[in-house]
Amino acid sequence: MSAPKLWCVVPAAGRGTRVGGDCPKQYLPLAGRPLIEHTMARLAAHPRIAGLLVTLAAADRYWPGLTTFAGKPVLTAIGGAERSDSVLAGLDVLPDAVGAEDFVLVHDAARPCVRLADISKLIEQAGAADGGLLGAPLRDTLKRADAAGRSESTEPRDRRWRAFTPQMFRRGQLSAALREAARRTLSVSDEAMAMELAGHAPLLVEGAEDNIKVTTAADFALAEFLLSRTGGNAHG
Ligand SMILES: Nc1ccn([C@@H]2O[C@H](COP(=O)(O)OP(=O)(O)OP(=O)(O)O)[C@@H](O)[C@H]2O)c(=O)n1
Ligand SMILES: C[C@](O)(CO)[C@H](O)COP(=O)(O)O
Repeated sequence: MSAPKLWCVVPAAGRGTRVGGDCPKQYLPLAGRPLIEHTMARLAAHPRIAGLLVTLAAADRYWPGLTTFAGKPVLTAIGGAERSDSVLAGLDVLPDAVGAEDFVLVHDAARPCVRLADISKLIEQAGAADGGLLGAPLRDTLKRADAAGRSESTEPRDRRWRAFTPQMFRRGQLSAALREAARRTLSVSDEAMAMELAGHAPLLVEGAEDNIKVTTAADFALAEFLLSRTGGNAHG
């Protein structure tokens, strides 16, 4: 029996304010095509991903009637004010075939360089551990800045990780955790934080540090280099 496939929620309803300009960053050109299409192409290329649920801002008319991408089914939902709202909106409209106990992936539209091998590693390891996320241990010294931009202290680095995406959890548990965080008006910056608040212990799965989140204008050049380096072969 073939391994179960997973749907991936792709939060893409942000405004990209840290990049600047009028066009949300996910639609800005990167290596000749909109950033989001690189991300979706990576996800669609993974054999364990069944389909993509893309959450878009109500104002975005980027893909009217989008139903497939690179051979994979695509559904869309309208995102919310915060990333967590957008993720929850996507979870709510996944196909009924995705049961509460089924794992789902969540991957930022703004992370176009994710490696397929890392997605496979996450699915294998986090699937055996009741959920988890890609990340990497902090490898630089961490400073706390004062209001004047001076280093006032050095933070402990041991057991500190940077969180990436995809993150992978069971649909029902993740929806419940996100709803509870919203009910408590707790701002959660990733799915794992909501799960931690709900008492779960997401597995940290080390992934490549080139899985960058395009956040500022300078990140586009780095992302373009990384995409060219792998020559579009995301399997490395
Ligand atoms: N209300 C929101 C906010 C963010 N996102 C998505 O979550 C991912 C990571 O968020 P971030 O990098 O912060 O994107 P923006 O919120 O657009 O960036 P900024 O904070 O600079 O406005 C992005 O793919 C973004 O489109 C979303 O779906 N809904
Ligand atoms: C989910 C995330 O990419 C993990 O690092 C990050 O928390 C998104 O944060 P942002 O402020 O919404 O970019």
